[in-house]
Amino acid sequence: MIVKSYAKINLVLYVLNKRPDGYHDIISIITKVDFFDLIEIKPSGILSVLTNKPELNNNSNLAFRSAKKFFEESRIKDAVKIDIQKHIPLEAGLGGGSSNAAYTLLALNKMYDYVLSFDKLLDISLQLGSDCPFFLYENANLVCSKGEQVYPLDFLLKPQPIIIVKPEMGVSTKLAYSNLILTKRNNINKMTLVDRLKKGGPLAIMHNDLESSVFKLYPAIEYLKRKIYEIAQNALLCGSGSSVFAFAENCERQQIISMLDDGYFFKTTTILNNEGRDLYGHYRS
Ligand SMILES: C[C@](O)(CO)[C@H](O)COP(=O)(O)OP(=O)(O)OC[C@H]1O[C@@H](n2ccc(N)nc2=O)[C@H](O)[C@@H]1O
Ligand SMILES: Nc1ncnc2c1ncn2[C@@H]1O[C@H](COP(=O)(O)OP(=O)(O)OP(=O)(O)O)[C@@H](O)[C@H]1O
Repeated sequence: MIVKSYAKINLVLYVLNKRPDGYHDIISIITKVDFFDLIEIKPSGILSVLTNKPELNNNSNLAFRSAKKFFEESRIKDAVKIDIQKHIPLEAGLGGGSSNAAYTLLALNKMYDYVLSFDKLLDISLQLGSDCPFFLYENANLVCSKGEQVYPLDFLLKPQPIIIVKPEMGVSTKLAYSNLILTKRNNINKMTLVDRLKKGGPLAIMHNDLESSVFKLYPAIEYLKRKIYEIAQNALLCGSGSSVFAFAENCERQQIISMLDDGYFFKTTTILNNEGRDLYGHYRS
């Protein structure tokens, strides 16, 4: 089975408080974008993972760990070989690792006739990463708590054009959260936020509390955001960074690309709103 493992962007990310377990409660609206890794899963005598990035070819790969948990929880005595063509850059805030873990779970559960319930998939996914549960849902969702409460939006976002720019450095999510100085955020009304998005589109809600932390650690990322903003009149850090995205029409995207030198990765894409029910239909019917 071959599946597309999409990247995400956080259109808005509020960090509320630090929890007793060391994580942070967040309120975020996250959408998938039409930019993906390709995962191929084939029957095999032994569980293994192979990617085009040598540093990911080991048992800590999130797709490997996801498959291992799937076979443990389902008690199926079988194994698969997982081939991943990585396109989503690492430590970019695009959720590539969490996405690979979640899509591996969805694909295996389909291959093995839905042996695990959706709630069990959610349980497993949260053990692999806070962004992982989000990827078990289609398109755009409101995400709360540390990432495990996911509420699908009751409308589709327009497939607006986006540019994503990643500087050479990556950002560790742990460092981004630990360097954050929390401001009191007790006035975020989730329904108002969703309503603002519905009425005004993404530009009406774009905000990321992790920017202050990440920009202090890496002033070059703040500089990048400012340069993109000058052209597109909007720009936001993706999750915990290091990439920055902006909604931009073709001529603005061309201007942004010509401004960048060789050290940058860029991807022009769109909001994803037509993922299809292939992997999800079984749970939603
Ligand atoms: C920044 C976001 O991408 C926004 O969607 C997520 O909140 C991060 O999700 P993630 O990369 O899946 O994060 P995890 O792998 O679960 O956690 C990495 C580290 O980030 C910190 N972390 C993560 C999520 C969260 N809600 N609070 C945290 O404080 C913790 O120190 C944790 O050890
Ligand atoms: N299949 C995988 N794909 C990408 N990274 C993986 C994978 N498995 C393990 N990892 C490890 O997880 C780390 C962080 O993952 P990733 O690059 O997806 O972070 P990110 O883009 O900052 O994600 P997030 O937005 O969820 O914080 C990587 O640097 C890598 O060491």
